Amino acid sequence: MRVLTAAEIRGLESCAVESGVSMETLMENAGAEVAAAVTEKMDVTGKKTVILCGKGNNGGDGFVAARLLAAEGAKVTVVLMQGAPASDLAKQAYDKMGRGIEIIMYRTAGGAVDAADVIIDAVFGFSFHGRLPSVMEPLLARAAENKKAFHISVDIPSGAVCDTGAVEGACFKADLTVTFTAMKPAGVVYPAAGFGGMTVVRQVGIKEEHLEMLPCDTESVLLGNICPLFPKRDPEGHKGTYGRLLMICGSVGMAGACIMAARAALRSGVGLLNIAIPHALYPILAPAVPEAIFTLYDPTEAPGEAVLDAIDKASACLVGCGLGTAPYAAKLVDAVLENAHGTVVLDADALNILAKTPEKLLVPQAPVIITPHPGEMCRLNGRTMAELRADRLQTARVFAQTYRVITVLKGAGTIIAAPSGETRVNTTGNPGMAKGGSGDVLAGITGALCAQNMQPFEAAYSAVCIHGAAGDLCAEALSQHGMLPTDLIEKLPQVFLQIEGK
Ligand SMILES: NC(=O)C1=CN([C@@H]2O[C@H](COP(=O)(O)OP(=O)(O)OC[C@H]3O[C@@H](n4cnc5c(N)ncnc54)[C@H](O)[C@@H]3O)[C@@H](O)[C@H]2O)[C@H](O)CC1
Ligand SMILES: [K+]
Repeated sequence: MRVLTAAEIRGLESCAVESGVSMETLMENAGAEVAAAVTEKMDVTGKKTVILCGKGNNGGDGFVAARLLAAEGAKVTVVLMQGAPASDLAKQAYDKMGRGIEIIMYRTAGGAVDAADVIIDAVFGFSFHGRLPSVMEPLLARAAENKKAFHISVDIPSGAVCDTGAVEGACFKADLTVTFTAMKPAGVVYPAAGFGGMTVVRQVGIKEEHLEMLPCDTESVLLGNICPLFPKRDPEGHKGTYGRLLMICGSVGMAGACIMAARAALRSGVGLLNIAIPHALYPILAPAVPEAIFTLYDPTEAPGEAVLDAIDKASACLVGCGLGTAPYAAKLVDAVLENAHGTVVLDADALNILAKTPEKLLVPQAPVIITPHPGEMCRLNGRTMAELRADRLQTARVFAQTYRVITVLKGAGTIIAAPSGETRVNTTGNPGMAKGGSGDVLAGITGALCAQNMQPFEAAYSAVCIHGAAGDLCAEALSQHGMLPTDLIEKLPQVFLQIEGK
């Protein structure tokens, strides 16, 4: 699904106005969609409906919803969170509310919020920036404490910033967000996405052709979106048809990371898997991954002929899972950056090794995908965690463009940014996946898709989506608490069954 910024939505609004659709109509339709979302959920007759309204047009949408819900028989209380409406449009909507709707100020609204059956958040929309004014915090906290109420946000949960998905202070916690015209970053990018509940996009009068004509480089990703990227396997195909992945992963003490990445790669369709490991790991790896072949190296020596030959022959290289950061590991990373022909996937310790010299990422002739978690991202770009959380989208984009690498910034709503500016936001997965080893599984899937010659950007976001889909199947079957990263690997066949359309 396409994801548009506030500026893009404003541009579309102007087009709509030029083509004869008035702003009043857009607001009327927006308010009507909010009211419809409530009436679809319940019979509103006599239901205590509290609508928190800001002074801008988001508040205006709230006034329209107030009028329409009152007409349906709801007992509506409008709470003015910033005093009287400020925009002409919101003023008009306010004046049209008429009698029969209680209007109170936020200071006296606690009791109404506690008793509400429905709480509608129309405080701030896409023009919000910074932090929610602290005077509003107590009322939002009371709204959250009223667990029996249906909480619904208009366009964006108030407290979240539209274009970054940042939440610096308090934020309204919604069960449902009705957003207008198109999905916005705050609907899919965390932390904001964690406040909006389910987000539905509703049309309010902007013409489809205007919407379609707008170029858009950001999309959210669901499993259904990636299925067309997986052609049927060739009936005459052989193991060579499906690529040769070289993994340089694992070290004494961290064999498990290598095993998980390897098994995930094998369960993702790769034809041949070659694992380069120190001699000492062979007795552990050989029985754990019987399908693989092995290139053994001596960690006390510089990368030798066998490793260089394996790099040369690989259609993709995955480096870093459990590799450690010893000097020999750094030399292996250099060898891959300097010699790889196929896509290079760098994870975990490969990224820790490169943290002091990220400019080395510019060395390879081949495309590079990096898969940092937020800590690794901060080590690579020298920024703080707070800066990262303030704009995860831009963090990934800037790094991708600066170092010409596909950047997979992991976490809830993983961001996948290409050097071209193309960006994807993943929508599969759940907190049950937040366990050591989950990243190794993702790295293995990514490496396998690259080795099979998928375009690197498509491989990167497909891998993230598949990984999350496997996580969702695990959570359903095993619970978020009980599921393990190794379970993700076992669920991959079920995800590929869906991709293959069975
Ligand atoms: N086509 C559409 O999508 C339509 C959307 N509509 C709704 O309009 C809002 C956007 O309205 P706008 O008046 O531009 O601003 P807001 O209501 O988001 O904000 C109001 C006001 O608050 C100020 N502000 C920003 N940050 C802060 C802060 N931290 N503290 C205090 N005040 C702040 C800001 O400057 C504004 O002046 C959109 O989301 C939709 O809900 C229309 O209905 C038309 C169709
Ligand atoms: K809102």
